[in-house]
Amino acid sequence: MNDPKIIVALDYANAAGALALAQQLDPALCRLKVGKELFTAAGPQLVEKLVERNFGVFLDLKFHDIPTTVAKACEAASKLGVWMLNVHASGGSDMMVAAREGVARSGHSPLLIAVTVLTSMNQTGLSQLGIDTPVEQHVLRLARLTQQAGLDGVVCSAQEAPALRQALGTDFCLVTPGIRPADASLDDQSRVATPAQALASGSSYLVIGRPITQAGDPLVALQNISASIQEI
Ligand SMILES: O=c1ccn([C@@H]2O[C@H](COP(=O)(O)O)[C@@H](O)[C@H]2O)c(=O)[nH]1
Repeated sequence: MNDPKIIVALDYANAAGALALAQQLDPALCRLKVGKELFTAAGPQLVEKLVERNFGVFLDLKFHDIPTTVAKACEAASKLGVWMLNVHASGGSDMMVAAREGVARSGHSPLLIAVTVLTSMNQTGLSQLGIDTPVEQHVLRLARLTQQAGLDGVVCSAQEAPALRQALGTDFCLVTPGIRPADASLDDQSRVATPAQALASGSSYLVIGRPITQAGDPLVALQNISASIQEI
């Protein structure tokens, strides 16, 4: 089965912008991510439209709340027919187990993953939260907790992917944002890798937003990135 590795982050302010890009893209070549900005502006209807157009949709709402609330949010999100959804691993084991149960109740079977440490954060940002362990160790700790709670994978940076792959096995899904082609601006990302480095490091899926959506020609940017990972 075709399993596109690139997830394009549709970080747009409204449905029109997102649909205009989706119109140019092929569901066989990429999946799409709907995050907090677009979902808040355009709602579940936009997600359903993208699903109807046969795109695999990653609903990136990063739920983080008490277990009952997260379970119900995950149940509702799963009913939209998305391919993947997520919670924050820092919500803890009970919250993640509840999320798993919420997905099961939906009658759908999207991948359920958990965010470890945001790719915008560095060691200083983590220390400001009172976490003085090295970033990679903290990511690994949260990823182990995620696996033990029965989730399918994590969001991490590609820099941690080799350690996670070794510790957690080949079936555990590693979804990596913070992807930047060699000449691209880092924007607010800290823990970054090129598309080729990310795949070679063991990433399952690459989340790519601004290097595509803010390119002069987003389709050409996506095609160039796809070509750069063909041989890996
Ligand atoms: O740790 C995380 C978790 C989620 N994201 C999301 O991925 C995209 C990245 O967009 P770029 O424009 O390629 O930086 C964005 O939607 C984030 O919300 C992340 O970057 N890091």
